[in-house]
Amino acid sequence: MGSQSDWATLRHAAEMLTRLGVPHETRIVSAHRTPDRLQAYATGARARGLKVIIAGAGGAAHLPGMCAAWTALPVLGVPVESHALKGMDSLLSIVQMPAGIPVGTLAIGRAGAVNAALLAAAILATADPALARRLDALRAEQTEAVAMEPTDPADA
Ligand SMILES: Nc1c(C(=O)O)ncn1[C@@H]1O[C@H](COP(=O)(O)O)[C@@H](O)[C@H]1O
Repeated sequence: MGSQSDWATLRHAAEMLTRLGVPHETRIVSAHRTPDRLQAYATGARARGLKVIIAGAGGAAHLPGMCAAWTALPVLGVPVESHALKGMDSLLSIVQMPAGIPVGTLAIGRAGAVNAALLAAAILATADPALARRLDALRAEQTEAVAMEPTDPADA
């Protein structure tokens, strides 16, 4: 993530990865504030055994794109909701990459963070049958949890 302030959003990705038993690390790396750290992180990622990178940032969110510029590993971009523009700035900064340098862009905020983790897990699951089974189980659990009939919150 680009800043400590993004953790409130990106922690939802980390929590989902933990729930699925996917080993991961969390780091603050900024294309703007720590450009050398970003270059070192992204160029060294494959050699350190990383397989997918989730990059979340807000505002002028260049982190995912610059990360993808430095590595051909899959990069999933999470637009963090900004105060000024509600995350539209983050989304548009991340999504419109030039052909040749892809970033898989997710939704703004918490849903995007959760789905980035699920998508990262789905990518890893193509070579990990046990993880694929855990993803299927999670889907079944989600389906089971959706009630057929709505309840009035006042009755709860
Ligand atoms: N967009 C980027 C990048 C980057 O793209 O490299 N680095 C930090 N930031 C963003 O600045 C916002 C405000 O950061 P602060 O809360 O630290 O001022 C954060 O959402 C962060 O992702």
